[in-house]
Amino acid sequence: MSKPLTIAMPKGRIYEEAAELMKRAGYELEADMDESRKLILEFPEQNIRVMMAKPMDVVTYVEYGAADIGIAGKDVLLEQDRDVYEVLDLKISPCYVAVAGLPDQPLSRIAPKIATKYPKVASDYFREQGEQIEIIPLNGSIELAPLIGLADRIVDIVSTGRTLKENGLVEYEKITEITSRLIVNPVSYRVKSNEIEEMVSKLSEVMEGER
Ligand SMILES: Nc1ncnc2c1ncn2[C@@H]1O[C@H](COP(=O)(O)OP(=O)(O)OP(=O)(O)O)[C@@H](O)[C@H]1O
Ligand SMILES: O=P(O)(O)OC[C@H]1O[C@H](OP(=O)(O)OP(=O)(O)O)[C@H](O)[C@@H]1O
Repeated sequence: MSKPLTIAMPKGRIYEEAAELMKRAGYELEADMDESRKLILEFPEQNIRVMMAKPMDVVTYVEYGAADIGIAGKDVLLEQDRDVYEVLDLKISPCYVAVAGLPDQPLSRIAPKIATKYPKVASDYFREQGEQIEIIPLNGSIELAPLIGLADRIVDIVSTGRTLKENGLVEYEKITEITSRLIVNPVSYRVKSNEIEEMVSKLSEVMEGER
């Protein structure tokens, strides 16, 4: 049998939706994430190996060829700009990246401070707007920054809008819509083209059927 197709799956909030979509496409890759701490899962009957990775690291595994394919949020792809092929919009885990802050606070001062987990996305956006800014990099709870005066604005993911609302923040601009994407290592795309094209076409069929 040929070497297994290795998939980097994102742990965390995308996982269940991604595993469910894969299942509908005929790939039973589900792990009991509440129980299991295993990071590599083998599915020999399907000739597939699954690696459980942090969502932000999926692209790294795929770029270096440690995984043939992976599932990553478009936010991660925009931020990291890596050498991987983005072959399919899976349309799962929808959210968007937005600029937010305290209400009624115009961006008046020179080089306002922007707190974010997405320094590149934020810099690219404000450069396009012709605004000079200072990035304050943070890893989470970004909404804290304007509340305690660390930043004038945040650039972060919005999904339901609950986090902004419960912290008295408002959205100023939407930067870009986000969904999860299927990404492929460029060498694997040539070497394992049959398996990968089959997976892409099965996933596309499932998604077509749901429209
Ligand atoms: N409300 C949301 N907040 C953050 N990410 C979301 C949201 N809704 C959908 N997503 C998608 O889920 C991905 C992040 O998933 P998750 O929150 O599990 O990862 P993470 O933030 O990197 O994890 P951690 O919180 O462990 O650092 C994002 O890359 C984005 O594409
Ligand atoms: O619009 P909502 O549905 O409220 O979702 C948006 C929030 O969810 C994410 O945070 P996460 O839960 O990943 O925690 P974190 O702040 O620690 O990254 C994101 O960074 C926002 O804070």
